[in-house]
Amino acid sequence: MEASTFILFGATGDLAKRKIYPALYTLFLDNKLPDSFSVFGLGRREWSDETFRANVERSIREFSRHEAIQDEQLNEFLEAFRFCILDAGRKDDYVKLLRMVESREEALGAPPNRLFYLSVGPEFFETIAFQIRESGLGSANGWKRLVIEKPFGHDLPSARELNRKLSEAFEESEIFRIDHYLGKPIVQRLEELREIDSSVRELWNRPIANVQITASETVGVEERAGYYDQAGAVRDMFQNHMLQLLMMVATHLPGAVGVSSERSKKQAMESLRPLHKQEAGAFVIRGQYGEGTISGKPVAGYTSEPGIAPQSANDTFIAAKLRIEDDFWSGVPFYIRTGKRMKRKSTRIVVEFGETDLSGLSAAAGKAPNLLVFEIGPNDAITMQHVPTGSPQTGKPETIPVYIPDRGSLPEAYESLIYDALLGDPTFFVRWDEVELSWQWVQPVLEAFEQQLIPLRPYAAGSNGPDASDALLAEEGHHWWDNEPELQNGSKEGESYACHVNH
Ligand SMILES: NC(=O)C1=CN([C@@H]2O[C@H](COP(=O)(O)OP(=O)(O)OC[C@H]3O[C@@H](n4cnc5c(N)ncnc54)[C@H](OP(=O)(O)O)[C@@H]3O)[C@@H](O)[C@H]2O)C=CC1
Ligand SMILES: O=C1O[C@H](COP(=O)(O)O)[C@@H](O)[C@H](O)[C@H]1O
Repeated sequence: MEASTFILFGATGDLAKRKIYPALYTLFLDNKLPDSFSVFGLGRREWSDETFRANVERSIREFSRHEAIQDEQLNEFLEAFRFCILDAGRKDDYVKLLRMVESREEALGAPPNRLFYLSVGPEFFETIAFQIRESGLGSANGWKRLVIEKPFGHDLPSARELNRKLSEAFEESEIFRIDHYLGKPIVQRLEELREIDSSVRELWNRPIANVQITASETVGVEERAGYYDQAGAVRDMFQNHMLQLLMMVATHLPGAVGVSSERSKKQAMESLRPLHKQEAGAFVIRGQYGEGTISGKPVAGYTSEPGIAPQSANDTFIAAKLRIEDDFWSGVPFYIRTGKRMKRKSTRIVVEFGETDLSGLSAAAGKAPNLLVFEIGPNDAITMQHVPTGSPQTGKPETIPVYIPDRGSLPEAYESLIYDALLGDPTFFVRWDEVELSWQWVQPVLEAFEQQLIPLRPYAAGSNGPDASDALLAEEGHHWWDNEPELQNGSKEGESYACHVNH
């Protein structure tokens, strides 16, 4: 890997502490950082290099997935870290930073390859990109990359404006938009589905009845009232993570559109049937949690959370029915739902297969349909649920492991994504056209929310969301598949007899 400098805006913040430093540490242990590598942490706090290193060390001891941290290795890792006090709006601070970076590159004899990571609030994105260009930080004779966190805009016009501003300082090929769901191991595995054994493939060689994408969380708004009460579930999860999952499954399920190209997710988005705000109420359910019980403990309703106004009409839950109008997916509803304070933490995609299977039996006649289940978190697995031919019509489905990874060895999303950004591999980052198409689909929904064309439905904390979300599926004779698969056949973690993909 080429020598490079990692320039981290927001180095004193929460994301850096919980995700970025632990990820860098794992990459260091795995020899996945360049031999010549420096990190410049930036923020307004008057930290010295020593204070910065002490904070990075604390973060690794607290958040790293490695249990035994060896002092010697950690100290070697920390040598790469330096701090530069910088206020995003102060031009002089960038000039000072440039001098520090150049002097370090010179000392190491390293080329000026610079990765700028914006782990700061979105209000700083434009200013920082502008100052990187103006100061000369971004015009050295090496590569430059911009890694940018969500949220990318607040709606379609603001996302377009942000993109226009960023593109004054960086080419599209230099911008790496993070969606951490694309770094999750099972999502990355979707790309390799076509290599799965034909014995399993044949179980899904039949009509697809529907696709369900769920990201349910047990946590509430936590300490993020200021951000979340403006964003809601629609901006926080739906516009980005959920639509990215839709694009991934629509693109990578064997037989589906675009399997030949790893960068064709936008085809799926382009083929999404657009919604008009007047009809949005028939396709979108919006909810807000009230008080309830989670894991046996009483929890407050959303409007009683710290920092949330008692009259807030913000959404903490959204469910939607979408259709992709192309040759493969036509007629197959995609159901998406995400919410806070739900019954359990689970991110999963379920592909439900249609009425007639290869044996000619019909799900409608009482036989459980085959399901292809992607457990994206907290447990990672791909399984096929299937009632074997010859079992009684009401027989219990067996669960066939398609891919059951050794969970202890799975990389964290940020490890994979930071590694890819250092390599310059854009595969699992979000392209501008995908962002724009996602906002385009969501924009009428935002307007329908604002104009109260879609009712805000209460749901009890600890439930599966408003009843209307079940009704959305029931209209077409479907229901949410909520249970995790029980593995049979004595299969264990790390085993997958139906998948010949190298781990
Ligand atoms: N935390 C998380 O789990 C996630 C966060 N994100 C995104 O990541 C980004 C960072 O989030 P998070 O770490 O939680 O935020 P924090 O509020 O914890 O940190 C914000 C950082 O920005 C810096 N900062 C604030 N104002 C300025 C300024 N004027 N000039 C320079 N630096 C400034 C702060 O440093 P200082 O105070 O020293 O100036 C601090 O390091 C946001 O865009 C967020 O949406 C995305 C997904 C998850
Ligand atoms: O981006 C976000 O994601 C988290 C959920 O992420 P997960 O990896 O735990 O599934 C969510 O809690 C947060 O509100 C949102 O900003």
